[in-house]
Amino acid sequence: MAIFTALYGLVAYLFFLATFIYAIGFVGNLPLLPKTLDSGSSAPLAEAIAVNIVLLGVFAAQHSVMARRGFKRWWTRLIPESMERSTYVLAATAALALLLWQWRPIAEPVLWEVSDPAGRFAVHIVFWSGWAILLISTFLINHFELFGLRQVWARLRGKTLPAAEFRTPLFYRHVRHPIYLGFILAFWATPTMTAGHLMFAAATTGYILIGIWFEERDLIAQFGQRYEAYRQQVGMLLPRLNPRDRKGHTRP
Ligand SMILES: C[S@@+](CC[C@H](N)C(=O)[O-])C[C@H]1O[C@@H](n2cnc3c(N)ncnc32)[C@H](O)[C@@H]1O
Repeated sequence: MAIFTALYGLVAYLFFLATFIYAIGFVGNLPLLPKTLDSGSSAPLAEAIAVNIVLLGVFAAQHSVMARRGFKRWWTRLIPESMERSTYVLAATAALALLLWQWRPIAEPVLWEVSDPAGRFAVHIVFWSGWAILLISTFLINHFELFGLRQVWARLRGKTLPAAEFRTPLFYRHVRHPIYLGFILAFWATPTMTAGHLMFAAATTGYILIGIWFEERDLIAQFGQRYEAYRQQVGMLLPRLNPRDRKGHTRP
């Protein structure tokens, strides 16, 4: 059973990795990909809007339900705890893959177009910085635990994992949600903002903001006063210009 669990975790992780790498190219409209956010076969406007709303909704619903502590408590009565995170990763990746596969581009209107080469270069820097911040941040809080590998590896070795730790290294000293900040930078930093790209960026940003509210509720339940104090001192997505002390007073 432990070996099956390990294989399950590995397959879920590899599926995630491949889909995630494709997603970077998809959002960045990289050439050579068969389909991206703004390329591929188009559909009538009403159909494109309806299909895209359903795809974003499926993605949001999967995350909203499966990421919550209450769901995890119920779910781990049905499946072994060591497989819970890998199952989450598998379901989240399936929802993402469906979106990448079925997304309907909406090419017009174009809201902005950066044609100046220096401007395009700057936009690309922001785009790649977003992905870099995101990827580095996963390692800062624990990449392998976030994607379920640590859990199945511990099971294979017959070990019990200690409870998840609260961490605030590097980016986490300046913003509470660098992974989400990375997504937002990557989603908005495009030299050509089509209506379809805007739909994607606005919906995912809105969802991230709602997700943060729920995630922080769980983090407070998990880490209590430590997270409350962290929230007072550190900005959500942007660093605070006037950092506050533990009592919430602005530091001179
Ligand atoms: C997809 S990650 C996003 C983390 C964070 N919101 C961010 O944007 O960098 C979600 C997981 O990270 C965990 N998490 C969030 N902040 C954390 C921190 N400072 N230390 C440890 N785990 C954290 C949450 O409990 C959740 O399981």
